[in-house]
Amino acid sequence: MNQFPSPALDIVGLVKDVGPIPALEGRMKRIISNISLQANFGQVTALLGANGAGKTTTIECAQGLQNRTDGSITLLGEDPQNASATLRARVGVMLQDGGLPPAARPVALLRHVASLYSHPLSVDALVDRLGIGEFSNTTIRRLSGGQKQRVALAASLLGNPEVLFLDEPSAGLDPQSRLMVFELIRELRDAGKAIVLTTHLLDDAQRLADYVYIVDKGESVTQGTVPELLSESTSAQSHRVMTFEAKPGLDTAALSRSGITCEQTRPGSYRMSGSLEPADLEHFGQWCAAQAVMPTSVHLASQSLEDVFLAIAGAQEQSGLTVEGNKQ
Ligand SMILES: Nc1ncnc2c1ncn2[C@@H]1O[C@H](COP(=O)(O)OP(=O)(O)OP(=O)(O)O)[C@@H](O)[C@H]1O
Repeated sequence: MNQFPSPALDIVGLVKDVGPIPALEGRMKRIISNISLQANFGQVTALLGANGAGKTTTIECAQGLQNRTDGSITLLGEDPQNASATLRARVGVMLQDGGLPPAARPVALLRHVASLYSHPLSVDALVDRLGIGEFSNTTIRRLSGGQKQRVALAASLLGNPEVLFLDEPSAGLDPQSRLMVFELIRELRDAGKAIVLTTHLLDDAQRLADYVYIVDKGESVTQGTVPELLSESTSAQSHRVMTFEAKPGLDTAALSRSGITCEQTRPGSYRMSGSLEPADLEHFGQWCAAQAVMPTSVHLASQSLEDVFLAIAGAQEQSGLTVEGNKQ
């Protein structure tokens, strides 16, 4: 499909200064000090980090939307800072805020975007695939956040890009739309596209990414496949998460012990995490019996990327990250 050898995107030692900043007496501020990343065709590459870690800046530099201060970036064999129209046509971008004209109607907008490409994908097929037909006559400004996300994703795909940048693609999506979008992303990956995903949702990265780069405070911290990152983290190996659904407002204090926390993450959803042992499951059964609680679901998960991230970045960074069941 592509004429260039992998990687589709190669970022080496990215540095980005902004300013001058009045609060720094007119000095420049370094917001990216050393980020390197490679994204290959046929893979989902995730750039994962807390709010303010530098993900959007990195990706905007990669797209040529911001100029870098230092380092090198090669996108489909070109420097994106001097991107040609041909290069831009081969790259799809779905921005966090959608960037869609508020007065337009989704299908008419998509037909217009398709008309800008010489070989666009079928608008009807994308509308059908992303369930856009059900709100095709509503203006963009009246759409929900999740509906806008789906239109923005369709628009980014119309040119049949070889590289696709997705900034927080599941933001605002309901669980059903999220699965639909994830399935489409996997299909695009399997069709050989290079997909670069930025997210602060550890669960999204864990479900979708073939390769993950974790960034923190403008620097690359670690990288690897999800299994590699999990196997490298000793804390992750001993860490387990048990979630259960039951009636809201239960007093779960008795389920906590040293090394185990239990909290209600949203009404009726509970999350126990820590170094869970078989005895904790027995204790959980006894607690249910004593409280006359019959959970509607119980799920025991193995270690997650959350544990890896926390082990790397330190627990104080937790506030900027979001895990399943605790979305911001
Ligand atoms: N033009 C600018 N002037 C000053 N600071 C900036 C500028 N652009 C970005 N920053 C700061 O640089 C840091 C990185 O920003 P960036 O938007 O890249 O983070 P992010 O990882 O994408 O965060 P989020 O997940 O919240 O979108 C933040 O602390 C941000 O406030």
